Amino acid sequence: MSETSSNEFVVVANRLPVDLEASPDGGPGVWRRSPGGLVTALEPVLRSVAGAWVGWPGTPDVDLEPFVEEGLTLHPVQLSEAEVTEYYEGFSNATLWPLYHDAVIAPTFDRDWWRTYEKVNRRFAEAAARAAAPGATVWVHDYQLQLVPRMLRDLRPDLRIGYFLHIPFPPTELFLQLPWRKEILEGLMGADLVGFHLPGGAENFLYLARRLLDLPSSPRGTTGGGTIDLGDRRVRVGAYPISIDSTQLRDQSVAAATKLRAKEIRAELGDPETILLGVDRLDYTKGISVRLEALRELLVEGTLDPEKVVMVQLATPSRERLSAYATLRDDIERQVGNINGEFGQLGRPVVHYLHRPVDREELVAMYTGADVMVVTPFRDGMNLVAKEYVACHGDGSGALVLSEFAGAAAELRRAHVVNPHDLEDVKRAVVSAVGEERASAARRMRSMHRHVMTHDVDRWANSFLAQLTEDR
Ligand SMILES: Nc1nc2c(ncn2[C@@H]2O[C@H](COP(=O)(O)OP(=O)(O)O)[C@@H](O)[C@H]2O)c(=O)[nH]1
Ligand SMILES: O=P(O)(O)OC[C@H]1O[C@H](O[C@H]2O[C@H](CO)[C@@H](O)[C@H](O)[C@H]2O)[C@H](O)[C@@H](O)[C@@H]1O
Repeated sequence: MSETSSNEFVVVANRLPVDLEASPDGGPGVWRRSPGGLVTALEPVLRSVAGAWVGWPGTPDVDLEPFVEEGLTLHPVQLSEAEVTEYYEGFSNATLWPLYHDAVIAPTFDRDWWRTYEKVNRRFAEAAARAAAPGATVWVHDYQLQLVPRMLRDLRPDLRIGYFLHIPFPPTELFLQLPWRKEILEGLMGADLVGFHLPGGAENFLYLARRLLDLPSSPRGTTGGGTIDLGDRRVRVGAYPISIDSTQLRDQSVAAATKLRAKEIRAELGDPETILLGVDRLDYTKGISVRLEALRELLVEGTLDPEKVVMVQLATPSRERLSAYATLRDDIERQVGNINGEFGQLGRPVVHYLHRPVDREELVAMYTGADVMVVTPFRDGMNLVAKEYVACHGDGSGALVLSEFAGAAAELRRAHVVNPHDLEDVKRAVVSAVGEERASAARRMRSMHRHVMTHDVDRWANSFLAQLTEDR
């Protein structure tokens, strides 16, 4: 064990909470916050226990020693350019990501990518083994690192190992397509506790352990969880829906500066009666095209008036070197252009589209000021954006249109729930969210707000970690 192995609690995730953005002139890069909901959720949890975080700094070929950033010890794992292509863009995001999201686009099965995935998972396991103190708790995250629990247990049987999947665990028929299905299951089986957002994911996993690995499992309670008996030890399986730092967002949403900025944004948009808002990574799972098409048809039919409605769509750049993402960007930008060409006026587009991240204060002002949040993924593990919007509307204002295929729909039942594959249903929900009578809309929003305030990210982490560290 090296001198760095003094951490009682270690998180292992593909990304560190900050990304090193390479400088074009070869100078020292700039650290920026990493994209995505995993970092949003985990960062406050880990900072509160001053743990260590093992992950990739987001740029190929940088070799960095562990360093401390605002009280958190970061352990960078180096990836070469070829490993970024084959492990991150390839196996993680062109095989597992589409397969686990209902195969919305066809997954690619490539043996070289798989070999690189194994090699990189081993490197993460070795880094975690170096970082963890004797008997420490190590929490491994997400689909990029499904082999790490087993590899880490082989290196460090003294550790307590948890694993959480942030994306949906697929229906068993889809998982069975994976040529390396047994290896993945065996990798996950190295954990003491395997967590999913929803009971359905836990049930699918328990079923596959029986069917593919012939392991006896027993279901427990009604939440899809259970245990798998490995002979010398047990693996627990359960559902733990992730959440947000609800209090922080609620407080920020009612701050005078946020309210003022929300008003300014409305004025900058030309004081429309209704602001629709979409906030997503630019990802084909998120259903951005569906909501734009719903808006276009409602404008064509005259159900919505382009003088009274605007839509703001933030689309954070994501995985840009993958062709599916580049094609998606072209398609979305063409749709935005068509709507504005047909219905916008000089200086007054109907759709305001940004393809870059905005800072957190601006995002919260947008949430606070938007009348209708439109969240229409074809499949999404949770979707924190939906919860963030609700946290910002404790006064009962606003409305949420939410896909039934986002994990968040299991909790935010009083949203205007839609099937994103059914365009008429999306249009119906947008119209009813825009036109709903105020008192009824406020009852919906307040009920969802109460839920988000009591089911926050601390509750998620505490319930997972309590189960993980409970005596076996
Ligand atoms: N600061 C900032 N955060 C963003 C922006 N776009 C998305 N996010 C955050 O990224 C996270 C997205 O999480 P989620 O909805 O679960 O989807 P994911 O991207 O698939 O992880 C949320 O916490 C958002 O607030 C942006 O432009 N600026
Ligand atoms: O790291 P990237 O490839 O840039 O992608 C960003 C993150 O996207 C995914 O987020 C998921 O986690 C959220 C929190 O649990 C959840 O709400 C959302 O539904 C998921 O899509 C991915 O799982 C992360 O690993 C990525 O870092």
